[in-house]
Amino acid sequence: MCTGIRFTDKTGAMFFGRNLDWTQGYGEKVVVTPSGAKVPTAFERPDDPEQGHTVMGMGIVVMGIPLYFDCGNDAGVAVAGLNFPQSAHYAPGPVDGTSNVAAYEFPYWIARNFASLDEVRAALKNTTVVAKPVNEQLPVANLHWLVGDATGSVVVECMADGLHVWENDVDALTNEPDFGWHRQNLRNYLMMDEDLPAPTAWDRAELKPFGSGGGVQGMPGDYGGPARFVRAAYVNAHYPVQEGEQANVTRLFRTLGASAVPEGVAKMANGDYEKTLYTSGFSAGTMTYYHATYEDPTIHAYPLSACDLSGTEPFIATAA
Ligand SMILES: C[C@H](CCC(=O)NCCS(=O)(=O)O)[C@H]1CC[C@H]2[C@@H]3CC[C@@H]4C[C@H](O)CC[C@]4(C)[C@H]3C[C@H](O)[C@]12C
Repeated sequence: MCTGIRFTDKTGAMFFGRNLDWTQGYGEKVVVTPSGAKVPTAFERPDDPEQGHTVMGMGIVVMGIPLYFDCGNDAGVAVAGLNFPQSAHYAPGPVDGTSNVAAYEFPYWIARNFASLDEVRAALKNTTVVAKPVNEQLPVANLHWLVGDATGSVVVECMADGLHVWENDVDALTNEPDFGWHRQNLRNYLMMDEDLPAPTAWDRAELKPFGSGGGVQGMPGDYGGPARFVRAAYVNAHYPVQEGEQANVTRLFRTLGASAVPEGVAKMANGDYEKTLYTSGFSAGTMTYYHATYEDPTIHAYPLSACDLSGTEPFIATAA
């Protein structure tokens, strides 16, 4: 399982973050890819700009390729890949006359090349996401993506009937099923309310609420994708707008915490438990990546300003 969210602060700057819920990591680190990096691409793409944006996020570097699980760029665009195992359906091969992007390079392709969500929307009109594995050890991962900037977010889903770009007015994403289903499902939860329920009377019995928080009774408490989506969308929409970096980082981690998965409640078919291996986020206003793990909930900050961006290869960032 995974959960992603996006919101803006009082000045309109974007915060974008995710939980990575899985059984074990891949040795992922905070990876920075400078704008001058020469990254091998899966396909020839003459439309890719010569000069890229600087990209920062969580991932691994394989054969000189930054494989980002999630990342943001120096123009304030961010992307996160979340499991979409039953419905993802990529093109079996490249399609002439389109921009062909391997699924594994999709987050980096977005963050390297585009400065706004509008540019992303325009580019996706003529893009083919191709089912190409990285190598024998790293097969194709079936994902969908949350893409955001200061103006909003979209969800990109490649399905049997083609590539969908959903406008995401709740700025949240989890896993199966498709975004359209999750968005409709929110209509099952119109009774949730942040207010204390009003006292009432059943005949001569006077009934008072136990305390605050009871208004959201009916909020689904399980760790499945639909339930985490409802919680993430509700909390994200109701969390008051915050001012200042620290309050917004707190918002990011607390909101994602409402959808985080502890050990022992989410067993996979192979008997292993999924849990929230890490929670992370990108602050577009300060160009800082924040990261905390299951074992160490201390939030570590990785400011892009502390990095030497003169190189031509992706590198691992160190915490401030
Ligand atoms: C496991 C994660 C999703 C967690 C999630 O959503 N869990 C819900 C489970 S459930 O659906 O609710 O049951 C996903 C998210 C991003 C992925 C990497 C993307 C780059 C690269 C692509 C290559 O092709 C394969 C290796 C590769 C490193 C990928 C490994 C793995 O696939 C990652 C970490």
